Amino acid sequence: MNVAIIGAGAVGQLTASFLAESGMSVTLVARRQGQADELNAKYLTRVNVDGAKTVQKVVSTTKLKGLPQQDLIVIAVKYGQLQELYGHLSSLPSTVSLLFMQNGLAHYDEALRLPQKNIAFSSVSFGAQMIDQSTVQHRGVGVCKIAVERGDSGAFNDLLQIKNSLFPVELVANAEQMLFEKAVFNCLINPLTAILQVRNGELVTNKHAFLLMQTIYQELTEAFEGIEQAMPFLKVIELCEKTASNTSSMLADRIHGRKSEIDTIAGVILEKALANGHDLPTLRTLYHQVLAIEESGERR
Ligand SMILES: NC(=O)C1=CN([C@@H]2O[C@H](COP(=O)(O)OP(=O)(O)OC[C@H]3O[C@@H](n4cnc5c(N)ncnc54)[C@H](OP(=O)(O)O)[C@@H]3O)[C@@H](O)[C@H]2O)C=CC1
Ligand SMILES: CC(C)(CO)C(=O)C(=O)O
Repeated sequence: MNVAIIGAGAVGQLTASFLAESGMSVTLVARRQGQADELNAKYLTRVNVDGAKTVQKVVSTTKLKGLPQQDLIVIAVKYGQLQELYGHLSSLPSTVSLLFMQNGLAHYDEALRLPQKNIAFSSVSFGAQMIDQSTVQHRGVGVCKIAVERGDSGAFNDLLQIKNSLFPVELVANAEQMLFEKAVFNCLINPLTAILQVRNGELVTNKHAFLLMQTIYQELTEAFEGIEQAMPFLKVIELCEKTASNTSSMLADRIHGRKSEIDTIAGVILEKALANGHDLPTLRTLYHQVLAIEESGERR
């Protein structure tokens, strides 16, 4: 299977590495020529959770034009970077299958406006962090859930059949529910880690951070039915512990002075809660704090 992954960041590189390891022919689309050159020269190094290194051969390019020959295109850019890609994706043949790997919910309706026959969404609970332009560190094993929202799930079979305990893949039925549940986890972890500038594990070991996380969880359970059953608080603790050494994607954005995904994660959850008559004051405070940090342009 020929797969192109757009976005040679943390998630794009980690996914590319496991797909290449499973025998797929992987093209990694980077934005910068310097990064593509480095990936072509050195290939892609993955540092596993136990510290072992593996180097996978991938081809890298900055050109989106060659992509029609691909069977599958995985989109692994941040939510805010999707807008400039939609035009290009819509010009690809309708037979190319698309898999979106973003956290949050705002991309769900947007992606389904594309003309492709097979469109799937993924929600991942692994941790991934870039070490340099061609090296990614796996910072916590977690499931890569895939929900095929339109078309034939057979188009994603090669992915679904990957057998690697470091990269478990699972087919789930309802994409919107899957993205909602992941956004709830991200509301509990990402803003706090970004504001406090701590790794995920510290949300459990720091008693004040833990209290804040518990308070947000309480607010969420009051606003949405079924959270305690689908996402017991123990699972939140487990995700923090499994990805303990990870710099959450929102903290990584703060460190690099990039715009965060707060709107597609907390913004959408706050809107949904309000529609149910709940204001979520603690989460709302964190939401505005993340936006205030961004507006201050602390790294500019
Ligand atoms: N990191 C993590 O642990 C996890 C992340 N996620 C989610 O995965 C998604 C991706 O996050 P993550 O990998 O961390 O983000 P990164 O910022 O590490 O990676 C995004 C990459 O996309 C590249 N890019 C942006 N626009 C384009 C374009 N038009 N063409 C080619 N490349 C492009 C960026 O290039 P450049 O650097 O040049 O801007 C960057 O390398 C997010 O939605 C995040 O929330 C989910 C679970 C875990
Ligand atoms: C799984 C987790 C919490 C890993 O850090 C993540 O989704 C993120 O960082 O955005």
